[in-house]
Amino acid sequence: MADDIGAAFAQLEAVVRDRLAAGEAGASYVAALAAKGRGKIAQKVGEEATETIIAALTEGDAALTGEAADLIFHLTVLLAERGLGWDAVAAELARRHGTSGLAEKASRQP
Ligand SMILES: N=c1c2ncn([C@@H]3O[C@H](COP(=O)(O)OP(=O)(O)OP(=O)(O)O)[C@@H](O)[C@H]3O)c2ncn1[C@@H]1O[C@H](COP(=O)(O)O)[C@@H](O)[C@H]1O
Repeated sequence: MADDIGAAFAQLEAVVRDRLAAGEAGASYVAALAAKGRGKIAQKVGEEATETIIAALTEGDAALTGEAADLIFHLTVLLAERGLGWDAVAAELARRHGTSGLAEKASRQP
C-alpha cells in the first residue's frame, strides 16, 4: 500500500514537472494554470480544499475521494511551481513521526 501511494505521488509529480518545464499552455492544464501565476495555483488549492470539506460533510465516499484527488493534484502543482516536491513533505512527516501532536503543542506553550 505505502509503495503504491509513493509511486502514485511520484508519477503525478513527474508529469507535473514535465508540463511546467514544457510550458505548452495550449496543450496542458498544468502549464495553462502555471501561466496564470502562483496566485492562481494557490487559489485553486483553496477552492479544492473547500470542495473537499463540503464533500466530507455532505457527499458520499466517491465524491470525497474525487475532491481529495483534485486537492492533492493542485497542491502538487503549487509545490512543484515553488521548486518543491513530495520528498520534502515526506521528510517533514518522517521527522514528526512518533511525536504526539499534543506533546508538540504543549512544548510551544510559554
Ligand atoms: N490529476 C490531474 C487533474 N485533476 C484535476 N485536473 C483538472 O483540474 C481542473 C480543475 O477543475 P475545475 O473545474 O476546478 O477547473 P476549471 O473549470 O478549469 O476552473 P478555473 O480554473 O477556470 O477556475 C480540471 O480541468 C481537471 O481536469 C487535473 N489535470 C491533470 N491531472 C494530472 O496532470 C497530468 C498532466 O495534465 P496536463 O497538464 O493537462 O497534460 C495528467 O496526466 C494527470 O495525471
